[in-house]
Amino acid sequence: MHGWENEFKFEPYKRWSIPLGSPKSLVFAGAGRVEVSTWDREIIADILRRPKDFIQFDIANFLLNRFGPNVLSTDGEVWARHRKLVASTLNENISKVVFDQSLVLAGGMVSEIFENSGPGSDCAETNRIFDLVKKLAITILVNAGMGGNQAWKDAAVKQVKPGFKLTYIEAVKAVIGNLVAAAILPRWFTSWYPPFLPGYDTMKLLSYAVGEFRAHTKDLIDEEKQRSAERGSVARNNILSMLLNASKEEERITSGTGSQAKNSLSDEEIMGNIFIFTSAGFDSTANTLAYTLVYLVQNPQYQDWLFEEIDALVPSDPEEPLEYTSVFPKAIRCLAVMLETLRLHPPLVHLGKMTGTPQVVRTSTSEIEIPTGTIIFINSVVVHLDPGVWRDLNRNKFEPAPHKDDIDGDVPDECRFRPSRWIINPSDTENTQPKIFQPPKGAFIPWSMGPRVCPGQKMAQVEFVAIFLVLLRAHRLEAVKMVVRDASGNEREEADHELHERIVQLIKKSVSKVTQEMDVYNIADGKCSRGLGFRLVRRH
Ligand code: HEM
Repeated sequence: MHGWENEFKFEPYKRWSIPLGSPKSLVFAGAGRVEVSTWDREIIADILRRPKDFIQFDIANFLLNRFGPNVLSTDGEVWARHRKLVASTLNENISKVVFDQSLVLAGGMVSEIFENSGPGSDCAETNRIFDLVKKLAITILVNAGMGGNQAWKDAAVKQVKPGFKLTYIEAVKAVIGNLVAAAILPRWFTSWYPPFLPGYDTMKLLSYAVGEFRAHTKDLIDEEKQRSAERGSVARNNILSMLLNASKEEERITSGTGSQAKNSLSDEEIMGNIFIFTSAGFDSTANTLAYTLVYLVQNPQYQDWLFEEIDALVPSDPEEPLEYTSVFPKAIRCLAVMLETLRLHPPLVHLGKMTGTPQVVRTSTSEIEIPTGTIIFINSVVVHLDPGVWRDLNRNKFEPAPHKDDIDGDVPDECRFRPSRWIINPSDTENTQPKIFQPPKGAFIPWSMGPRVCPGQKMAQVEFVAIFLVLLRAHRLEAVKMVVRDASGNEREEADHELHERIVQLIKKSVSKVTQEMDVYNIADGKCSRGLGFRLVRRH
């Protein structure tokens, strides 16, 4: 069952592997192939530092091959060629662009939320915060990745290029939202799908989206090549431009040496990587933002904790710009909130790897031999809840007291949202800044680790911090209570404990699609019977 890691957590290990003397690894022997699920830190660290011995196995990675070979779906020397070029583009120039774009676009999103609440209003409500955050994440990626210049408002107005049915963003969203169907169904099938069968609208959308994503990306590549020819070899500050430039540079160097080895990327490979940037970066970041919003309304004491940091960091004049280089490195509480969300909700609930030849691996107790063709699922959910690492970590006098209505008294500390566990405060006598806690190897893997660690890690952090700087600089976040019927049929407002329980259930019912997510998107009804209504209250 895909995504069982989130639903059952430690249970399968307790039931099946502990009695056999293997507390952290579970072996499934099925029809001809052996699968292992593990949360042993030693095994995790050993496997992830050896990508040649443990190659990619994740069905999603292969699905992500649809638009061309790319850094996520390849292995060995081909992967090394992709990785060198891809990693070089996700640099500090891009981080600055992402920071600036995130500030501007998040500002646009807040203005839209306030638009319907009347001039000078002190608070505004929306049932669509999670859809708005998805739009925010994809627009930031397209602007920083493809050199687009979509303003928040422009993005709201549909600007379809002549000859197309969908904008680039719509095509990307449709493909990622229906990844399996997009990857395996041929074009003729989606194009000729009969209108009287269920799922017709999705098939129709996909029939346009797959072809148009390819055509849009090809246009973007051609336009960027044209610009580059006009400018000489100076790359613009976006991922596509830097990737094309880096690839061209590799080609030039190789041709000078007379070597036959190919170090550059073909147009198809560039297209494959552009799709990976967009798909790997979009869903994971958008869902991390969504979980954080929910945890912050459930734990308002951590909003106060963030206000202390943000008020000290950002200029009191809202017109004064925020500088990436001076603000981001100091926003460590904001970063701690992101790390805590990713600890509790890693977008990938497992990392799938496979042995191509027999391998010996180190475990926490000994060494074991793993036969060829074994699939190993590294359980990110469970290793992030290891009480030996996380329970009561970095408790100190600077952390906020639990909320006065805390009704989760029996929930163990490692299962709670407590971002302050990530901060090591200097002792009273030391004159140093607080630091982010560095977990032991293999204990915290939302971005994987080792040579194949996510190259977009810093970019996601920068985007996250900038968005929360904008949201919390001037607002407090609250969940909107629903109207419910009591036993005698009278309508009343939800009580605090009912709202709390509703949020607990919303988080608990997360499912693992491309990445882990809550059922909070595409809220159509005005009452918000699904998802969660949000209120932004001005602080000043
Ligand atoms: C919160 C946000 C993110 C999380 C949690 C995340 C997580 C991950 C993980 C776990 C992997 C390894 C997958 C595997 O080995 O199967 C990965 C790989 C990758 N990620 Fe991210 N990612 C995030 C954001 C981004 C962003 C913003 C980008 C780029 C724009 C990006 C680009 C990539 C690429 C290109 C790879 C493949 C690297 C390789 O195989 O060498 N990611 N990511």
